[in-house]
Amino acid sequence: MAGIVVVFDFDKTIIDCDSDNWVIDELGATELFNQLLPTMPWNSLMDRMMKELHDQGKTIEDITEVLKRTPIHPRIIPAIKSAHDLGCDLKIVSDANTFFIETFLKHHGIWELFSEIHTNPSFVDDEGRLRIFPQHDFTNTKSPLDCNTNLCPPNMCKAMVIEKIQACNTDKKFIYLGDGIGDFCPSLKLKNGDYLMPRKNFPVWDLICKNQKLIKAEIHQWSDGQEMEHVLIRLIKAISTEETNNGDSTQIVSVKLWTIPVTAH
Ligand SMILES: Cc1ncc(C[n+]2csc(CCOP(=O)(O)O)c2C)c(N)n1
Ligand SMILES: [Mg+2]
Repeated sequence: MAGIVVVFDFDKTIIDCDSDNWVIDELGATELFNQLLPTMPWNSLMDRMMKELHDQGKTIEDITEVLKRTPIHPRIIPAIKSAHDLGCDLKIVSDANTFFIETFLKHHGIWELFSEIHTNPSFVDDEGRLRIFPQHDFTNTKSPLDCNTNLCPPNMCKAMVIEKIQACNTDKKFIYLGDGIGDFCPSLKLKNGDYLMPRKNFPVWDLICKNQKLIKAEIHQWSDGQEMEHVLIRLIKAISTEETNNGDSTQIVSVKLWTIPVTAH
């Protein structure tokens, strides 16, 4: 059993879009969303949009159908299944919400492969309306989460989530995959011996390129699902081989993959 925890971001990492925008756009509510965006926090707006859609007669089944056809690269699900088959403990840390993520994962038959999903809570109420809440509610206290970088949204600092996962998995190596600005803060928490897989040319990649000295983990970029699968599986196999060989007291040359260039282009 590999002592590896693989942490996936969801939007633009597992799926190939932002799930909030996908649902809003597909249900024809983009204009109202854009109108309200300057006036309220993101999670409150998503909750409000679910009310508007419910009032318009859009059902939870309509939302489910949209989520089932969320764009995803065809190699992502095989990559997740292989990582699980190789014995990794899979987790998701995302600023989407439980309903969107679970509906998507269950539709693709991969929900049970994840041991934990950390995201904004959501549920379907008695009237069939989807309610969405912030993981950290700052609306009453007016105090967003304390975050070292100030790059995280006020409702979620993924570094805090990663620290909790690390505390429960002290003897494991981590592989973290992400694309967004909110994935930079948790990247700083990864340790020597961990691996960071930023999506090339996405915001977290730019931040990592500019701040490589702050990153202790080994960095391996990826561009699309095919490359993600390739890099992830090679990394898992390399770590597992190293573990096995160390157990036999055999010295092996560590398998190094390509790293990202020092400067972003
Ligand atoms: C101030 C502010 N602006 C925007 C957002 C929303 N937001 C930003 S990135 C993203 C996708 C993250 O999903 P994942 O973590 O799975 O990539 C979402 C939903 C927010 N919460 N606060
Ligand atoms: Mg993302």
